[in-house]
Amino acid sequence: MRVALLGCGTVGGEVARLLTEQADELAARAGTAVELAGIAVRRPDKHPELPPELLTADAEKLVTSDDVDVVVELVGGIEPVRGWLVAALKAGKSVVTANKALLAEHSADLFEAADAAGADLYFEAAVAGAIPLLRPLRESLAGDRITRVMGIVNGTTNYILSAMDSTGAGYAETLDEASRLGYAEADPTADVDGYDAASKAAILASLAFHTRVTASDVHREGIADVTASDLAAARGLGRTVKLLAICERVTDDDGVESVSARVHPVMIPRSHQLAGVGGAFNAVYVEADAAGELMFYGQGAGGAPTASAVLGDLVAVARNLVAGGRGPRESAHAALPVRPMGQTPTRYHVSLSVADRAGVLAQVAQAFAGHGVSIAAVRQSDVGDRASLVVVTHQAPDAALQSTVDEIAKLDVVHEVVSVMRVEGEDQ
Ligand SMILES: NC(=O)c1ccc[n+]([C@@H]2O[C@H](COP(=O)([O-])OP(=O)(O)OC[C@H]3O[C@@H](n4cnc5c(N)ncnc54)[C@H](O)[C@@H]3O)[C@@H](O)[C@H]2O)c1
Ligand SMILES: N[C@@H](CCO)C(=O)O
Ligand code: NA
Repeated sequence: MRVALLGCGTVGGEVARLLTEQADELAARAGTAVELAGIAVRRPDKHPELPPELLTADAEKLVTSDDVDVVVELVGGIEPVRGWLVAALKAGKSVVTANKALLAEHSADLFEAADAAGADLYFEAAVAGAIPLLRPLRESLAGDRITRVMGIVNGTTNYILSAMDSTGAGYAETLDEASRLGYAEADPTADVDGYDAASKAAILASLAFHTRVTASDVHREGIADVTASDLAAARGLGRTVKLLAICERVTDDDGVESVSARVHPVMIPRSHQLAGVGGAFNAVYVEADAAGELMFYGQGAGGAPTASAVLGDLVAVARNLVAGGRGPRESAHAALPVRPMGQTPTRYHVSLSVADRAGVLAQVAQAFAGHGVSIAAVRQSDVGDRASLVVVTHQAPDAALQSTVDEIAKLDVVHEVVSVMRVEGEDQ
């Protein structure tokens, strides 16, 4: 099987190395030799470590070359990559990619081109790096009914939140430290503003619920507004804060099903499996009707871990080629509607600094009741002439919770809204 490698950076460099170093073993496992036919990079003169006869700056030409069976795309971004991969698939070449941004926007185009030509499309590395997650969703759990996929799918933000939790420091200084140590990229926008996690959520929701979900369907909030006070409030409740991707099957009162996909900071109990996931690790929790609860954990990024997932996909493509078959196609038959965030059931934690006098609690409680939001727990403690009031709600539509908080913030008796955050998991 002849491989065109597009991009030879952090991940592509490791793929090239492993393809060369493990050529014999890969051939034995795949049932055919897996050989590099060419490597497209932006600047061939910058890659003295690679065989010059394989290098080219012309990816567009390489992907449809007669000498190529499969294209491994590790460049990233949407264009020109989308065009190259559609052309490759139309020409019957299978594609292996780690490009979550592209898949979250254009997987329909790619799958349609793959189907038309009978080619394979694999992308295990696009979500949670080395962790086998997409193959379990596409294949192992194909006979089950998945109800929820929830997890930590961005290492950079998990590193920052874990550090804020352990040091008590604020967001800005922790981000600076993460950049200095190389845990955050020079431009951390895609990570800290939740774009990276939202792309991954779109891919996960599409596979889990057999529905086309794109990044624009995913409600997205990053971690830039998470404060030291939020972490302190969480600690006070035996909780911590994580940036979670949450993909759920929601059934409304009429029995109508929809899909909710969202990325935002969440307070979870310290006893929750996801709370113990520290540093740059990823972990994803899957719930299915028959299987029950499953947990996937490991390295979600890095050259070698991500290359492991890419090589696994390459072996799968090679085996399909040898057997004369194909891997799984797109499965979007359910075509469920995507539920807007405002109508998605969530729970809130609200921490307030209020005046300590008669009737204050009643006014706050009235605001919740007025929006149809039921309170699960209230805790009050005195701080000088003020009181700290912590309210945790039952589930309500997110829009109702948001309106409640807006109203409470305007009450004269409320001095400050200290922390507002969605919560998941059972109370202690
Ligand atoms: N780095 C990770 O840990 C990680 C993890 C999971 C997924 N990914 C995904 O893998 C992909 C690659 O990421 P990376 O970290 O290796 O990126 P990188 O920036 O290290 O490498 C990108 C490579 O693409 C090459 N390139 C850019 N434009 C090109 C062009 N026009 N023609 C040919 N080559 C071109 C660059 O020269 C470079 O070699 C991205 O889609 C990324 O989202 C990365
Ligand atoms: N920037 C991503 C890389 C893996 O997709 C992260 O921090 O997890
Ligand atoms: Na993966």
